[in-house]
Amino acid sequence: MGSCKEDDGQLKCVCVLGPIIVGAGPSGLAVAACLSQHGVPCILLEKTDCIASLWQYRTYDRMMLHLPKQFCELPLLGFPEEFPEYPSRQQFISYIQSYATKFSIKPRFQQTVKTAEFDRACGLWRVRTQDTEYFSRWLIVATGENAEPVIPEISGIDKFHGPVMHSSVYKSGADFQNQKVLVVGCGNSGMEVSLDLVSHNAIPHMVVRSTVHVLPREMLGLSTFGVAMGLLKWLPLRLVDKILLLAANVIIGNTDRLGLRRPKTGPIELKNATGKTPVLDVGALSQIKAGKIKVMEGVREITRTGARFVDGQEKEFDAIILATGYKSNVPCWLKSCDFFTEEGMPKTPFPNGWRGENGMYSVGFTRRGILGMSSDAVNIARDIAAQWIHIKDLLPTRTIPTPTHKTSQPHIGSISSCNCVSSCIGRCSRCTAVVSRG
Ligand SMILES: Cc1cc2nc3c(=O)[nH]c(=O)nc-3n(C[C@H](O)[C@H](O)[C@H](O)COP(=O)(O)OP(=O)(O)OC[C@H]3O[C@@H](n4cnc5c(N)ncnc54)[C@H](O)[C@@H]3O)c2cc1C
Ligand SMILES: NC(=O)C1=CN([C@@H]2O[C@H](COP(=O)(O)OP(=O)(O)OC[C@H]3O[C@@H](n4cnc5c(N)ncnc54)[C@H](OP(=O)(O)O)[C@@H]3O)[C@@H](O)[C@H]2O)C=CC1
Ligand SMILES: O=C(O)C(=O)Cc1c[nH]c2ccccc12
Repeated sequence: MGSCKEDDGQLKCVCVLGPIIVGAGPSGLAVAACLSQHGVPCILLEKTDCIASLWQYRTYDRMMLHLPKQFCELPLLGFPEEFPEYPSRQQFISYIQSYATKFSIKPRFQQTVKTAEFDRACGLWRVRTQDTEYFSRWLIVATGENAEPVIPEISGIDKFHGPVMHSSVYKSGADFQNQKVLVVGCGNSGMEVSLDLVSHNAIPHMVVRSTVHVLPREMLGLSTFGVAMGLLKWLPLRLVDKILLLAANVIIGNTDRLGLRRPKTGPIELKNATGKTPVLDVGALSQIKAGKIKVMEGVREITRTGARFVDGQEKEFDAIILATGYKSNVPCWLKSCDFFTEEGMPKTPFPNGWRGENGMYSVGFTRRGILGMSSDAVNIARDIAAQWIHIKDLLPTRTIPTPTHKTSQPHIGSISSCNCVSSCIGRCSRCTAVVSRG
């Protein structure tokens, strides 16, 4: 196997015939499935030890999809018919597992992409993990909008006497029975964690520092999301938002008086423009009305035993849960690439943010949930398949099905001076391997 001399040791070099997908969440799996339909091989690099790690490790026990199942399907495979309208977290995970099995997707686990960079000299993406450098013409970024928790700096928080955790590690209110818990943030996570806490006899105080749109999950028996999608086919966005807010006011009343002031911009317009998801209420609102979830204004500072709020109140707490959202991690590992903003989101707005330059693609950064990622996945696979047709005929046939080196996946070969299975030509600038052009 060819090797690259590295400061910190030897890196294996692997040349990949098809694209490299970074991240084996729903987005990465969706692209891999769509590519397989076109006969394009690929590899998926995943930093954890499982697929859909967000769903397996970073969601709470009782979570359910908050959009109806028809809006949460990946391309080419629907949910089983017996699944309820709003599948549980566990059902979603089992669906994702069947999806990977059906399309024979076998990611390379425990491969954390540390850097990815386009090497102009050989026209390839060089994707480096902790122990291997992969080369490919195509790089598909599928690490998601929710790759890392947002942990805000709140004055005094390091002095707090009890546990402080992000909502992504919260599992169940069973751990907090009869405790006073400060929940910072009032997005879907803050609301649902607070609701879960109430159902386990904890006493949540939820911090609402600015504004929030709360919508009923359903309107007259129809999902609010479905109603919005339906109306958007015929009406302009702002009018749809007005209709949603009118209906929400009738169904759940004026939320201002509960301390939940609405933003000036409508819920769908705000989601599209900033990514801020409206809360789809699954029961928290009635617990707020009943006084079981207490709404607090912004935190001024955390003390050893509790919190001081901007309105002057001071309260004691046993634990703090930061439901403060997530961010992309793309800027940490994708180098010299103009396609993403400093926040790690594509600069090009939806629906055109899936294709970058030099064979780079992004999937799952549309701020439109699973529906948005599915549309990206279909587009990316079609685009790469159109290029693949020209390349595959130029490859020596022996290079496609049989690897020349010991490797777990047949379409991967190693770069070496004698056994090259790449689709480009050049000399690897790190080692001396020759790479042939297709
Ligand atoms: C709590 C929660 C609930 C949601 N519920 C819904 C819903 O009901 N409906 C809906 O449409 N959308 C929902 N979303 C939004 C979104 O659709 C999901 O987050 C979805 O999982 C996104 O899939 P993804 O593959 O883009 O990202 P992720 O699921 O985050 O997957 C990305 C993968 O990349 C891996 N990775 C990250 N960095 C690296 C690296 N450097 N190297 C290698 N691997 C890496 C991660 O380990 C992860 O496995 C929800 C989001 C959250 C946070
Ligand atoms: N059942 C489901 O399907 C669920 C889906 N989700 C999804 O996961 C994604 C992430 O949601 P979520 O985790 O709620 O994150 P969000 O980004 O939606 O919300 C973060 C919240 O934290 C607040 N916040 C951030 N920093 C601070 C701070 N320093 N002090 C006080 N408040 C702060 C924000 O306030 P501000 O607005 O003022 O910045 C906001 O209220 C969303 O797309 C959501 O829909 C989440 C949970 C369940
Ligand atoms: O659940 C999420 O986090 C989503 O991103 C799904 C979603 C996409 N567009 C929306 C508009 C309103 C509420 C949820 C979503």
